[in-house]
Amino acid sequence: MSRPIVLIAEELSQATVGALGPEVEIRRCDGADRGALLAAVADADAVLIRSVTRVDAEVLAAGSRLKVVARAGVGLDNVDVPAATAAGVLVVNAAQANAVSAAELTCGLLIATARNIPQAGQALKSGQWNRSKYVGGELARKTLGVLGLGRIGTLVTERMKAFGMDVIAYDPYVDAAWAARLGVQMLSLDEVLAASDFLTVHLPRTPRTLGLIGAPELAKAKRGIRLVNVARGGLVDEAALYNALLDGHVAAAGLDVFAEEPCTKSPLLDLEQVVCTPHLGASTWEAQDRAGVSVAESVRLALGGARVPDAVNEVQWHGAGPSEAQIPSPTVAGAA
Ligand SMILES: NC(=O)c1ccc[n+]([C@@H]2O[C@H](COP(=O)([O-])OP(=O)(O)OC[C@H]3O[C@@H](n4cnc5c(N)ncnc54)[C@H](O)[C@@H]3O)[C@@H](O)[C@H]2O)c1
Ligand SMILES: O=C(O)CC[C@@H](O)C(=O)O
Repeated sequence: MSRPIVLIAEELSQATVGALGPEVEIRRCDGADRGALLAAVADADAVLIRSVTRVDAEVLAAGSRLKVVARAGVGLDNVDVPAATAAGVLVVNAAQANAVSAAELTCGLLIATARNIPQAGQALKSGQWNRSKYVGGELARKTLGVLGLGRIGTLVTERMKAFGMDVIAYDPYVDAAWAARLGVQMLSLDEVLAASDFLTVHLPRTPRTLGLIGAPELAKAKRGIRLVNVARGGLVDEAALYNALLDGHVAAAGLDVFAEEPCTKSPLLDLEQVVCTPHLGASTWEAQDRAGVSVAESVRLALGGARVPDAVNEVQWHGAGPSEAQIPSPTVAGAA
C-alpha cells in the first residue's frame, strides 16, 4: 500500500521529520511560491506550514486528498479555517510551542528600545564612542501595558515584573480575578494607552484586531511611549506609527512583525528609533523542535484516522469572525 504523502511547505526542524516517521512519504515545496504549492498539494494527504504559506480555499480545492493542515506555530491568520472545516480538512497548530521564545524576544525588544542597544552597538562598530547620544531610561517602576493577556502576554508580564515594572493589560476575554493574582490590573484600551510607558502587543490578527492601534489610539497614548509588536503586522497601523515616531509622540518601537512580509523596505526601517527583527519570535531551536514535533504527532494521528484532541476546527472561538480562529489561552474566561 502506498504511504500517505506529507508536504512540508516551509523550513521545519529535523526533529519534525523524525517525528513524522517512516510510515509517510515526505515531499517538499516552497510555500511562498504559489504555483509550486498548488501543484505539490494536489497529491498531498497533509501539508505542514509555518507563517508564510497561505492555505486558502484555492489551495484546499487543489488539495483534493488533503486531510490535515498543520501549522507549526500559533497564528492561524494564514489558514482559512472555515474553508478547511467546510472541506472536511482538519487544522492543527502548536499553540504552546513557541510562547517562551516569543516572550523572550519581546523582553529583548523592550530592553533594546529602553537602552538603544542595537543603535549604540552599530555606532560603536562604525567607530563612534558616543555615550551621551545613547542615554536611555530604566524599566523599573515604569508601567508596561499588555494588549492581549494570553499565553505570550502572560509570560512577558511575569518576566518584566522581575524588572520591577508595573503591568496593566487590555483583554476583554480575560478573567480579572485571575489577572489580579498575576498582579495585573485589567483596564480598557484607552486607559492602558493613557497610562503605559511601554506597550506590548500580543493579540491574534483577526478582523477585529487589524488596525486596532491607529492614529487616534496612538494620540491617546502617553507622549514618549515605547511600543513593541511581536504579534502580527497590521495590528499597529504602520503609517500612523511612523508619523507618531517622527513627531516624538512615540519615542521608540521594537518590531518583529510587519503588515507585509518579507519586509525589507519600509519608512519605519529608516528610523533610528526603530529596533527590528525579521519575524524571529519563534525562531529558536527549542521552539522549532517543539512546534514541529507537536504538529507532526497530530498529523500522524490524523492520517491514522485517530481523533486529534485539540484540533483547531473543534474549538469554539470567543470571537465572532471566522479568522478569530486562535486556540484560547487556558486563562481566558469563556474559552471552550
Ligand atoms: N512573532 C512571532 O514569531 C510570534 C510567535 C508566536 C505568536 N505570535 C503571535 O502572537 C499572537 C498571540 O499569541 P498567544 O500564544 O499569546 O495567543 P493567545 O491566544 O494565548 O493570546 C491572545 C490573547 O488575545 C486576546 N484577544 C483576542 N482577540 C482580542 C480582541 N479583539 N481584543 C482584545 N484581546 C483579544 C485573547 O483573549 C487572548 O488572551 C498569536 O496569535 C500570533 O499571531 C507571533
Ligand atoms: O513560523 C514562524 O516562525 C512564525 C510563527 C509565529 O508567528 C506564530 O504565530 O507561531
